[in-house]
Amino acid sequence: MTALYLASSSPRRQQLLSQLGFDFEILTPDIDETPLPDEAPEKLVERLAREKAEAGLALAKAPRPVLGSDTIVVLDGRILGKPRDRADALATLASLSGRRHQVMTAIALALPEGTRSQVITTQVEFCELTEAQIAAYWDSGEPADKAGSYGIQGLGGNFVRAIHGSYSAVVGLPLVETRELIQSL
Ligand SMILES: Cc1cn([C@H]2C[C@H](O)[C@@H](COP(=O)(O)OP(=O)(O)OP(=O)(O)O)O2)c(=O)[nH]c1=O
Repeated sequence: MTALYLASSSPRRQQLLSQLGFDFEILTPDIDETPLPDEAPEKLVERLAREKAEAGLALAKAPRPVLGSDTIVVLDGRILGKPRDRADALATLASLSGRRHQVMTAIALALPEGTRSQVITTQVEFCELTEAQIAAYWDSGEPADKAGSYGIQGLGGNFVRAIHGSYSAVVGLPLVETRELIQSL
């Protein structure tokens, strides 16, 4: 029997939720991910995870909880989402070079009686990157659909000197906190 729904079109989130061993079905609600004026990063990422879960609940056929999630990269308090284009990705990666940033992933579980949510923040430190490395990385195709223009689970992992926090949260779904949230029902 399906235990829950996952409101996500991200193959990484689907793979991570499978890793937890839950039986789930996919819903793909479409929400507007534009930040509100002066919205703080923690507020944005949590609001979007909740909106994904609640939009999923409206689509769900069976009365099961719906999990939604959102990931952003934050550098000096500035939100770095998915790149708009090549120039945006190159600028983002140059700004991450040799620096420490935060990856914030929010998870939300929506039920008809209400939504529970949590934000998980992980510190990630990049090594220094050359322009040639950055350009070659863009050409790999990997940065295009990823917050902060990199994927730690792929070639982007070659740039990560250190990480403090949840690796799975950086990839898109924190395993421990997601399991705890689902089991708290
Ligand atoms: C930083 C980082 C992000 N990412 C990904 C995770 C997310 O899929 C993506 C951020 O975009 P999101 O908007 O969080 O998610 P999404 O659009 O991919 O999927 P959904 O349907 O659930 O809204 O960036 C990685 O895969 N690896 C990384 O190291």
